[in-house]
Amino acid sequence: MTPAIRVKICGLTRPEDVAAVAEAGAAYCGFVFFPRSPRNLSVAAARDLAVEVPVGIAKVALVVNADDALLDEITGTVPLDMLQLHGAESPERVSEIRARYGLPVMKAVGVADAEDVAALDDYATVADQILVDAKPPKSATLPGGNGVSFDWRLISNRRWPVPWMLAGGLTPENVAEAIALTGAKQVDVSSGVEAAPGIKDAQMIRDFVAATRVPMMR
Ligand SMILES: O=C(O)c1ccccc1NCC(=O)[C@H](O)[C@H](O)COP(=O)(O)O
Repeated sequence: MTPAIRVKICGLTRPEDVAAVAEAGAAYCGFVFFPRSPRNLSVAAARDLAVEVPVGIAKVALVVNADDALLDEITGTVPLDMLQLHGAESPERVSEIRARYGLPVMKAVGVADAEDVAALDDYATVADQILVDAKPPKSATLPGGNGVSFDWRLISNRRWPVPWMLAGGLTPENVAEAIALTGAKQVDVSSGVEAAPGIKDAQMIRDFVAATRVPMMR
């Protein structure tokens, strides 16, 4: 049997979001540490949510160009399974963070054209996973979580030596097509399962995960 697509629901802010993620059968949940974001959590709030996450769902902390002081505080307080680096962290910084914290690191890279796809190679040798996301629009105030997609054909035949996850503008309506076009085995969503910025919708989370389970011809 083909293994189920592994789904990450990012930007949880409330205990009911954790419950919805668990009930829907997602594999990862993400907590955002970025003050400008409507999904931003304090370290204490993230800890309170993280301890509610059932065993078997990986807890991911999303940070943007975080320094060691912030990472020390997050990793020292919140039980975590992975760090997601969503800023302009260099490959050297990715290696440094991996070594310092002993947690798997997923590096997000924004894609808008073929040149961006090539840049992924630099991270696929140093990160444990790569997150292939849409590049934020010029007008965006956030480096991710903008609900915009990129042209999935750019990566339709691409494979990397580490596991990778597709992100950017995925929704319950388009995720099956995105999987069929790219061959992704893992997908990540935030805005596409929200009733309003920072407010997840349990039915949309269920619909999203269910849509990844429907086989589609490539
Ligand atoms: O969600 C945020 O607010 C955020 C802030 C700063 C950096 C990244 C952020 N989000 C990234 C994600 O939630 C996902 O990993 C991914 O980019 C999907 O986002 P979306 O297009 O909203 O589904």
